[in-house]
Amino acid sequence: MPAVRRAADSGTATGVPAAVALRGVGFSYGPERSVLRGVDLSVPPGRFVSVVGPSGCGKSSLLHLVAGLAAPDAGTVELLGRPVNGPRREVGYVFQRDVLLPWRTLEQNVALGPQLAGTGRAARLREAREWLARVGLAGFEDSFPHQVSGGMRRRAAIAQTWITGPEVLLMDEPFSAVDVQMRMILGNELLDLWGESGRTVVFVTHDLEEAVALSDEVVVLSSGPASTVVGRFPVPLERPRDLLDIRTRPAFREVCDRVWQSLRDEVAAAYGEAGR
Ligand SMILES: Nc1ncnc2c1ncn2[C@@H]1O[C@H](COP(=O)(O)OP(=O)(O)OP(=O)(O)O)[C@@H](O)[C@H]1O
Repeated sequence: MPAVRRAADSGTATGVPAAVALRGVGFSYGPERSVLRGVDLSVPPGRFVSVVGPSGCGKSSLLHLVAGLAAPDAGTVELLGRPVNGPRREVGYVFQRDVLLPWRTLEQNVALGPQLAGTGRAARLREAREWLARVGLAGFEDSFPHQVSGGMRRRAAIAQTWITGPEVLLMDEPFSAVDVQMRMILGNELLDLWGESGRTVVFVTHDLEEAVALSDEVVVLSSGPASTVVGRFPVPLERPRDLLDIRTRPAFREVCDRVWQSLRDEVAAAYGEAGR
């Protein structure tokens, strides 16, 4: 386990503010559509936390609140000890769908963040090449997004976000569009990046096993409307982890079973709601 991670884990015990803190958060899309209600969630710095819950329960909305892309109707959202009033540069967001610009090469796409931050051309292209190499895309610098596979586009999207050095990474089903083997490979790569970085990750996924395999803690949201946190499950599996092996481990299955006990009721409720 890298030293940086032990330091990060002891963060809250030494009075360092949580990376992400939601207290009594409510959020709705107008008076008819309450999405979240009474959500309390605290993520210590350096943790990898996943959020699962039935489809439409408000997982993306929760990330939007943390990213400052939406404002709560009730309660408070804090990032690194300061209230969120809008988008902040300490936050990186990896979306479910490709947001690579089709007319820019992978190198130019990855260099976009530094370009917007005012980094000179030579420095930002050098940085982008370094990041492409870190995510296994050396040799594809001059390729356009449509010329590479879905898994490679995901890697480029991750490099595009990490290059800006965000303290907190918000990832909204980043691997949902790739096949299950590629998900595990990308997951391993993500864990390597995270393990070196000491950053905080909040990861949304539909896939309970992916959540357990990656995370320090899995948070379960109830079915909507007015979803709230109904379970928090620490994942006591040592790191570093290999996602290709971890699924056969009894301890992994135990945590998955416990999370599923909680999630199953919410999924059933969500289907019941949809069926009425
Ligand atoms: N712009 C919007 N206007 C109105 N309602 C919305 C809007 N965006 C989302 N919703 C609704 O808010 C609720 C929560 O949506 P959200 O995308 O946060 O859920 P989710 O858990 O991420 O969904 P999924 O698992 O399907 O990705 C859903 O009922 C959705 O239909």
